[in-house]
Amino acid sequence: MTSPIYVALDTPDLERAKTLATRVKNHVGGIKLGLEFFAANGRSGVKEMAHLGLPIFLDLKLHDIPNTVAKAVQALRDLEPAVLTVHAAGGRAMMEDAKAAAPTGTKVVGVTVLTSLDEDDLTSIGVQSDPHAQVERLATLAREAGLDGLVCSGAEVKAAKRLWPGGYFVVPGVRPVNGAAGDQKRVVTPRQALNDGASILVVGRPITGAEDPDLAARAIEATL
Ligand SMILES: O=C(O)c1cc(=O)[nH]c(=O)n1[C@@H]1O[C@H](COP(=O)(O)O)[C@@H](O)[C@H]1O
Repeated sequence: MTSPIYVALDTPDLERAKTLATRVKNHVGGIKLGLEFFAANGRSGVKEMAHLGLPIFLDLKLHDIPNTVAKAVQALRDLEPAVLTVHAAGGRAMMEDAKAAAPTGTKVVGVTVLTSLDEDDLTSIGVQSDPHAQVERLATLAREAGLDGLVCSGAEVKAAKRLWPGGYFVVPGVRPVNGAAGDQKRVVTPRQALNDGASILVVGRPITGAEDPDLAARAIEATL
């Protein structure tokens, strides 16, 4: 069975990203390249990583007016990522246009409430819902806009799946028992996230920050 783990290679260093991916590749289902990697290495860096043969999750969390996001997605088309993120808070038209601009094989998923935010953070930006209600609201909007799925914490994935049984659910911010949460606030274990309906798990520092990343990936896989 293919592992549901996408390892987040959050580094600006292309060689380090390649080394990490090569070390863990037998125990992950894909690699996630995000803003840190893309800002440093751009499209050519993504192409180099694609040579390793693992599916690529391009996590750029696009969030702008519909035309700008659609043009950015068009510019990424030839990279053919397996998964691409946009912010669901960008609204229905932005999500519709992003999906229309993406290659057919790419799952376009909407980031709902970042796993680094809690209810107080939402209040401070003027959102009067708690994270759970806000994820449910954005899940419905993303489904109606024709996206393939969404990104949420493991605390909300069960409720999101109830609203959207056919959705593709990406759960980051997972931590093994006793794992350091760091800047993540709505944390669950990988096993719990899968039980509750996650399609894939995004795991960064628990693997990349480990002394032996391969062993860490294997240990997490063994809990699934
Ligand atoms: O879209 C994401 O992948 C994402 C959404 C979210 O709400 N929270 C979140 O942590 N992420 C990403 O998931 C990864 C989590 O990394 P670790 O906290 O190191 O496991 C990072 O690459 C984040 O950019």
